[in-house]
Amino acid sequence: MSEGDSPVFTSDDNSSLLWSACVDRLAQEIPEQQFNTWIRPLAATVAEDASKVTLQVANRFKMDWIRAQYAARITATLESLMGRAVALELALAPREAPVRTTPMARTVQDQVLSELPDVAAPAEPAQASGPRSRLNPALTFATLVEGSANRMARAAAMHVAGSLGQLYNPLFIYGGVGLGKTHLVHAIGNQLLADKPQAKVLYIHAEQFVSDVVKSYQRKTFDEFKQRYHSLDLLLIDDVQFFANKERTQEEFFNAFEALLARKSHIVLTSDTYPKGLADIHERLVSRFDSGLTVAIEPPELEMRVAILINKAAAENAVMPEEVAFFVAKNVRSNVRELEGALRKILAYSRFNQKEISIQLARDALKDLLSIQNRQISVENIQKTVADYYKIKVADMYSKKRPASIARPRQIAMFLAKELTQKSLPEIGELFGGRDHTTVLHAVRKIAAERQTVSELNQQLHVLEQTLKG
Ligand SMILES: Nc1ncnc2c1ncn2[C@@H]1O[C@H](COP(=O)(O)OP(=O)(O)OP(=O)(O)O)[C@@H](O)[C@H]1O
Repeated sequence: MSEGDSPVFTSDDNSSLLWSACVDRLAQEIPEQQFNTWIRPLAATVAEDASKVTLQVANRFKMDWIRAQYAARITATLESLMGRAVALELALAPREAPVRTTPMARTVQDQVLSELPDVAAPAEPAQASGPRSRLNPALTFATLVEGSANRMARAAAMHVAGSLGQLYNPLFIYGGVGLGKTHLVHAIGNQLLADKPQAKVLYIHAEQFVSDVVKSYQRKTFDEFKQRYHSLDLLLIDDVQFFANKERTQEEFFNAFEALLARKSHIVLTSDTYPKGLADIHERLVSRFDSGLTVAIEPPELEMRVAILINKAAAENAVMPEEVAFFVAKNVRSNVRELEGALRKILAYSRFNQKEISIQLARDALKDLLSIQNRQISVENIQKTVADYYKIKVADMYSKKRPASIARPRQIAMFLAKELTQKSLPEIGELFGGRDHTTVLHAVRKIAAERQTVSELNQQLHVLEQTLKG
């Protein structure tokens, strides 16, 4: 436990909250990609007195990796939350049972392809993993709240589900983390299978595709691999930025891509950035990605965040009064996953304390989160973050250099300084190498106007804002 930390939980607290608080804290400390890959999928069982936390891990490879890379940090976080020792145990998760709840789930279960074990997992007979749905039946168009942030992406997705292999092929959906990309691609698959139960659909995360390529390479089973991927009607592939620097994977994906388009199958891809913004991916693949329709999902606007909170609370059989939803939505702005996290905390807090949901209760439940939000953002921090992002020197923020590669990030930093700090235009000008306040005003107006029309800029600003707000 680090010095100065005071325990956040007592053993009387609802022990399941402990893991969710631990995950929230790790999300702030561990780089996003690593967090999403290794920490987010973990399921935890917490002993009643919170003296032990058992994490369920999908396979032995992941278990070894988590033990080596993250176990110490997870333990330290748990102990700092509890203010006393917490034992951490890693256990292999039981294989998931087939989903057999609704007719819809059965259809999906029967149609989608099976998941293969991870590349570094101990060799198991292929059939040992058994058929397993790769589509989550809960992620449908019906449960996806519509707003101006996702209207175009949603309309394109519905079109694809309704007329496969025709327009918008491939459909490339990009946006920041937790904005609903995965939800949307599952919705396409679920809709297609509801309409055409015979369709061959596969949802796969790009990392799993990488594993599949490596495994077929090791086992020399490329024919099976091709058979599996090249015969689909719809391939939904999530987070293709994970293909960066994976030469062999990119080649195999390119082959699959060509084969699928040739047979008029549909491909839907998601990524955290637009195709040309992808790093370390071959140009020929990038140009394929961009050859259909590319649509962005933006961060949800206030009214959409309110609607999401009210809908999700209702799905949990809870009533969230509108004024509370507005309070939460005003304070949790970055993405839907964070909104869900906030809602979970409020619901748990309300159930645990047996109190109705009110603004005061939300304030108490979100104490940690709100204090982080109120953290001061400095102009220096903005300059450093923007310089890192655009790979220029921090010194160029104050320099007189004018090439566009430097002047533009500088203008972006000025815009963010105005947006995220209380500083006046002259004060900002001073902090940018003694520039006149009219220069700052020009930059602020220019970036604000462009943001409305250039979605790539908007996307970059969103990433920067998220990074700065923590
Ligand atoms: N418009 C929406 N309506 C309802 N729920 C939503 C909406 N957008 C996102 N969500 C929910 O928010 C959570 C995060 O969404 P999702 O996993 O699809 O994000 P993502 O963009 O794929 O994120 P990442 O890039 O981190 O994978 C999910 O539980 C999803 O169901």
